[in-house]
Amino acid sequence: MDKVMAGNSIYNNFQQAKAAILGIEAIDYFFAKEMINALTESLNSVTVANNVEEKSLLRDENVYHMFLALSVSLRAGHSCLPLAEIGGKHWGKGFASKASQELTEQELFQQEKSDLSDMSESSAQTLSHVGFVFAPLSQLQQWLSELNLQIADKQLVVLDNDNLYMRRYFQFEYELGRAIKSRLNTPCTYSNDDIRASITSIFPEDAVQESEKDEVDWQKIAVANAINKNFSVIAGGPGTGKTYTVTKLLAALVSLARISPTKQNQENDNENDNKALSDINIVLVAPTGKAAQRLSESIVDAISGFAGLIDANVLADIPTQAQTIHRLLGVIPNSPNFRHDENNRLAYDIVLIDEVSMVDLPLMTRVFRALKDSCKVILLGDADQLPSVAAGSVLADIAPRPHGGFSTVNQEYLLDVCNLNLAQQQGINLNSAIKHTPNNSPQCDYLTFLIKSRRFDGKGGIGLIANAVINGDVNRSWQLLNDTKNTDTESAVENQLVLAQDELTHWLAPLVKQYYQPIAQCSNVKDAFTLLSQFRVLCATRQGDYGVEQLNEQIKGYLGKSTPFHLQTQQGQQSHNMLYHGLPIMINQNDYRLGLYNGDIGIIWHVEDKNGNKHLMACFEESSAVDGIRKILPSRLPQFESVYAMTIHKTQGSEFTHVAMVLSANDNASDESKIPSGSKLLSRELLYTGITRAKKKLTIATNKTVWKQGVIGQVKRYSGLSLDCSS
Ligand SMILES: Nc1ncnc2c1ncn2[C@@H]1O[C@H](COP(=O)(O)OP(=O)(O)OP(=O)(O)O)[C@@H](O)[C@H]1O
Repeated sequence: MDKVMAGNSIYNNFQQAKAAILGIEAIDYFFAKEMINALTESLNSVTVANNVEEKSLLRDENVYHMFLALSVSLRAGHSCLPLAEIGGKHWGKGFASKASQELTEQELFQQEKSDLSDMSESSAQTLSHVGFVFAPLSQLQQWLSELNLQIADKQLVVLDNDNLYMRRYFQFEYELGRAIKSRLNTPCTYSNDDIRASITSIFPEDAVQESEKDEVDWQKIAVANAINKNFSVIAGGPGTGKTYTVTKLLAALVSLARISPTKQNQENDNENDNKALSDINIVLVAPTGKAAQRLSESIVDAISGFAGLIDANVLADIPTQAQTIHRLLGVIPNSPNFRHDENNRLAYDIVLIDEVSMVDLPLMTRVFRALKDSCKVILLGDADQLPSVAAGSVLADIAPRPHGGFSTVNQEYLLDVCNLNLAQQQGINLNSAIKHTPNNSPQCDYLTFLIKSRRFDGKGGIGLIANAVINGDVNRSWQLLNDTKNTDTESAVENQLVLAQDELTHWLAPLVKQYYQPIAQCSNVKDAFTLLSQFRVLCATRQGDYGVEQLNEQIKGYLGKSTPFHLQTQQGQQSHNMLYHGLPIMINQNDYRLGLYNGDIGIIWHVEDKNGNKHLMACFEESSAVDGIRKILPSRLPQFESVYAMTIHKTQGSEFTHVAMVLSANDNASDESKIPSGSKLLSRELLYTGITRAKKKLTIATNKTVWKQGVIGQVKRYSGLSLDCSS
């Protein structure tokens, strides 16, 4: 049996394994090897049918490759590996082309599942990865069930519902699911009458526009749906009013918190007034500093818009400053743990988390760990956007599209408190209104989708193309892009959407002149930040002709700031000798000591010292700093780079007045090859995320081949997290 140590007998070393299986990294090889070594005793003790040695070898090879695939899938962002995805399949085969060497883990995992027929089409290329053919699903299930996965009192991997997990990720999912479900089982303390009164006052009938009188007001439903639950999700695309709605929700919760204690306290203390009794503790958070800043601004806007409609004392109790999740939890440098956890819980009564699509599974679990059981959690986000960089797809898992419908009890409650009984008699049924297509999605009482964009009127190009892309409609989206070419010059200026197919210099250089050139001429750095937020070039990749590094250099060339070749550093990393007044930078590495985080944006600016001497400083917007600007010596900065262009991944949580998304240049099929990693990097979620970063204007540089590949591609994350309310 000793010679059937799969890690040793199948591949003698990592290089051998790497040559056989496409896309594995050393970490996968060593994980699988360690697992097999740890399981040796269990493998030896299981008698394979007829005790035939070849069968035992086959089993061990399969078990070994399952661990290899599990590690690869985790790196690709999946929280587990469904056995159905590998059972009977040829995994890890492929070509040793340059492109495949550059693929990300996620693409590799997709590629593993691609059709074998691809091979014959590309027979001209060398097939160097033979891959591994897994035994059928039922055989894999049997082998795993026979193995004792518990080693030295520790369950290293877990098999649950035919999903194979690393123990930690199983625990994250299990713990998060349990924390959410226990909140959903907490009964509501407010009466329907009080809730109805509160909703009626913040959604006055006479404020409804004539054109909207026949529509279901999903914002009102969202508020009602979240008030009576300790966990709720309000999901929707850009500008559908998530922040507007949640501000009304917070106002309703503040006013209800005033009513309830007043009733109790009135018996004991008639002197109490409402104002003194509303000590409800609310906190607003978002995954990044930029997203937190945007949330703060949107809440301030919403609150000022509600003056006159909602009691000023109630509005005054809604916080306006959001912070990052990391700050809320209290970062411990060089540790994945936080100061606030199950042993040191936060005192908040309500936590609002925005941009939840960016929050990964471990972080979301840690947030729930740090909250008291009674804390109400409200999640906001757009489930169609790219999932989090690290493992998990929390928002997409708990906000499946299309909506699976409300339970009868919840529907009755909503119709009651929203005063929709009359509507119901007239045949309005919320479930039929949300279920646009028959589906198998689980029932979701805690979830409300906002569907009507308040930013895009449905006629403008950005909203339309975002919809077409996320629905995978290649023809419609390409048509929308092409229509922009036929508009006359005057309307083209007004047009939200522009297809750029000329050489970059023709259309990008004027945009650089319009938006980036004036930055350095601003009289102060605050104005420079305002200007910088007007425009951004977005790329799908870092490397390649249309990658961030290349475009940043190209834009510097347009600005007359070309980097001398000898100063160019690897991976776009900025050399301090290349800094100049007005250069926008992005931090690439967390520095907890300085309080600077990956993705923070700054501007290099001449700052005058006491003696009137000017020094280049890195300036960052920070509301608590003097004049709202924090200044740091560039030599103290962690890794950073220029940010005229940035990846779509990094723009999540940010918006710009005008976005230029560069996927390829002219309408030339050979251009496709210039996108590093071929088409696999593109997905409809990536395009949708890029498109929806634009508030007013969107320029897309692409050709039909590249565009089609993007719209067809889809990000799929495996996970076992599901909150079916009907079960
Ligand atoms: N019911 C409404 N009536 C009038 N204006 C509204 C309504 N709902 C939202 N708005 C306005 O639409 C704009 C977008 O709303 P909001 O910022 O809340 O959307 P969002 O979904 O949070 O957007 P984002 O994509 O920025 O996350 C805001 O100016 C807001 O005031």
